Amino acid sequence: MTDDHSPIPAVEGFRGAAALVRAMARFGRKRLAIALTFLVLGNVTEGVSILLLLPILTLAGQGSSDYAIDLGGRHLFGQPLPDVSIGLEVLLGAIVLLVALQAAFNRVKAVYLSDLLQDFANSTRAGLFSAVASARWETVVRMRRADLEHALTGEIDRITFSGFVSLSLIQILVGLVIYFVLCLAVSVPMTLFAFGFGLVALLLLKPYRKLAERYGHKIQTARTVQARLVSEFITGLKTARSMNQEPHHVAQFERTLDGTKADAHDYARRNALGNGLFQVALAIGAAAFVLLSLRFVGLEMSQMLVLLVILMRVTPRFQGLQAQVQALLVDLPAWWRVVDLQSRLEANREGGAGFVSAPVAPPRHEILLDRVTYRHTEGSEEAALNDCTIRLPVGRATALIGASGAGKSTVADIVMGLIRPEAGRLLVDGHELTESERRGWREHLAYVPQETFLLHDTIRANLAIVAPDATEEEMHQALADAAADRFVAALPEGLDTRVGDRGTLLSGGERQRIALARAFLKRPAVLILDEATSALDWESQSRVAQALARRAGEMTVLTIAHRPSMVAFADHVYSLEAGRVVEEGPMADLLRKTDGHLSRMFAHEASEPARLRLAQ
Ligand SMILES: Nc1ncnc2c1ncn2[C@@H]1O[C@H](COP(=O)(O)OP(=O)(O)OP(=O)(O)O)[C@@H](O)[C@H]1O
Repeated sequence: MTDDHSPIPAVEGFRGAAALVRAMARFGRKRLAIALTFLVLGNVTEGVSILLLLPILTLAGQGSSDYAIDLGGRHLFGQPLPDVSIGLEVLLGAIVLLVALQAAFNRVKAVYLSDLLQDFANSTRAGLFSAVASARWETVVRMRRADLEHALTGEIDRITFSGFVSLSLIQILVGLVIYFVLCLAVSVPMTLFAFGFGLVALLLLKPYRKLAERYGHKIQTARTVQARLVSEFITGLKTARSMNQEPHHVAQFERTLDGTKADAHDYARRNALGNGLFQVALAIGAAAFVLLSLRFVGLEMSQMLVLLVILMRVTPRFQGLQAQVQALLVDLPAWWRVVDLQSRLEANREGGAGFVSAPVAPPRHEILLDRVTYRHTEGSEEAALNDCTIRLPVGRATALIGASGAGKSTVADIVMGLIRPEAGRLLVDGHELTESERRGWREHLAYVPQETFLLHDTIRANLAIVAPDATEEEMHQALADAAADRFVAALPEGLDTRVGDRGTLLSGGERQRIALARAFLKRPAVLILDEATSALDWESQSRVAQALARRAGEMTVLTIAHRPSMVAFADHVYSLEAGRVVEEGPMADLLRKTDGHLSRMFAHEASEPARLRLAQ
C-alpha cells in the first residue's frame, strides 16, 4: 500500500488554482483563447454601456427639454471628445445594442468554456483509466482498488467542479481588470482608492483561505476513507451479514460521517465569519468612497453615480474572488491526488514511456523460467520464488503442485509477463521477452483463476469477450469442454441468460465453468489454469480434465491444482515448497516414488473416503 501516506503536493491559494488553469490551458489552448476573447468583448461592451450612463445622468442636472447630449468640452482618458451633440434616443439605442451584443458574446463564451470543461474532465478521467490499464502489474496490485475506483469517479467529479470554479475565477479577474480601466476613465484617484481597498481586504483574508486549504485536505482524507469502507462493505456484504457484522460496518461508516459533519460545521462557521467581515469591510470602503469623492476629490454627482454603479458590479466580483478561491481550495486536493496517482502509474508504465507493443510469435518449443527469483515486497527476506527453473514444453501439459503459499500463482504471473523476475529470465523458445513484447506475448495466453471475472451480462456476451466472431457451434463446443453445456441448456434462456453482477446469479462452480469455456473459446496457444476448477464437483472436474487430455498437443497447458484429477492429465509435474522446486519429473516417474510429494497428494486423496468412513 503505497498511497496511504503519499504526500500530496503543497498548493497555496491562487498558485494552486493557477496550476489547474494552466493544465486546462495546455489541454485546450485555442478554445480557452477564443472563450477569453469573447469574455473580454462581453465585459467591454458591458462596461461601455455603463459609461454611457454618464452623459445621460448629466442631463438630469441640466433641466433642458430637448434631451440632447453635448460631448464638447468632455474628456475620456484625458482626451477631449468631439464637439457633437447626441440625441437621447440614439444614446439609449446604443445602450440596448451593447447589452444585446454582450448577451451574444457571453453565449459564445459560455458554450466554449462548457465544452472545454467537459473535455478536460473526460480527458483527465480517460488519462487515469488508461494509466491504470497500462501500468506494470506490480504497481497496480499494490494500490487499493477502492482508491482507484474513487479517483476515477468521485474525485474526477470534484476536479470538474474545480475546473468550473477556476474558469469562473478567470472571468472575475478579467472583469475586474476591465472595470479598473473603465473606472480610470472617470476618476484616477477614486479608482485607485476603490481597487486598493479591495486588494487590501483580500490580503487580510488570507487566513480564511488557509482554513479552506486545511479543510480541503481533511475532506480529501475523509472521502478516501469512506470510499474504502464502502468498497470493503459491498465486497464482503454476504460474509458481514452471515456473521451479523452489519451493525459494526454501519457504526464505523457513521463515525466517519460524523467526523466529516463536524469538520464541515467548523469550516462553515469560520468561513461565514470571514465572508461577513469581508462584506462589512467593503461597506466601510463604499462609505469612505462616497465621502472622499464628494468632500475631497470634488467629483461631479454624475461621475460619482457612474462610479458607484461600477463599484456595485465590482464589489460582488471581489467577494466572488474570495469565495471562489476558497471553494477551489476545498476541492483542489482531489486534483493533486489524481495528478499524483496518474504520474505514479505512468512512471511505472509497462514497457516504459513511449511504449509500442511488439508482436510476438506463438511459442514453438518451450517456455522456460530460468533460475527465477521473485520477491513481492522489495527487500523482504522471504522470496516468493527462489532460483526456480520450470520448463513448459509446447503442446504438453505441465502441473504445478504445492502447499498454499508455496509460490504457484507467482509462477503463473511470471509466465504471463505480469511481473518481472528479480533474478533469472522468462524465455520463450530461448528468447528473453522484452518489456515491449509482454503485451504481444499475452495475445497467445488464456488465464483462468480461481476467482472468476464475469460481466453483468448474458453468458453469450461473457463468452464473446475473447472471441467476438465465435459461432453458436463454437460456443457450445467450448461449453461442453468446460462441462457447462448441460447446466446452460437447462437455463430458461440458455446462452442468453444474464449472470448477475460479477456472476452472482450462478453458483461458484457454474461461474468457473463459464470462465473455463471462455478460455477454451479463445483457442490460446498457452492455457494457464490456477485452481480454475476448485469449485467444481468431481464429475465436472473429470469432464474438464478429459477435454484437456483430448486437446493434448493443441496447446500448452500449465495447471495449478490441489486435486489429483486436475493434475493427472499432465505430462510433467513440478512440486513447489516455500518458493523452491523440491520435486520434478514426468508424471509416471513421480507416481512411482512412494514417498514423493505427488504420490503423497494422490495417496491422500485416495484415502480420503476411507478415512471419512473411519471417522464416522
Ligand atoms: N501481492 C503480494 N504481495 C505480497 N506478498 C504476496 C503477494 N502475492 C503473494 N504473496 C506471497 O507470496 C507467496 C507465494 O504466493 P502465491 O500466491 O504464489 O502462492 P500459491 O502457491 O499460489 O498459494 P495458494 O495455493 O494459496 O494460491 C506467499 O507467501 C504470499 O503470501
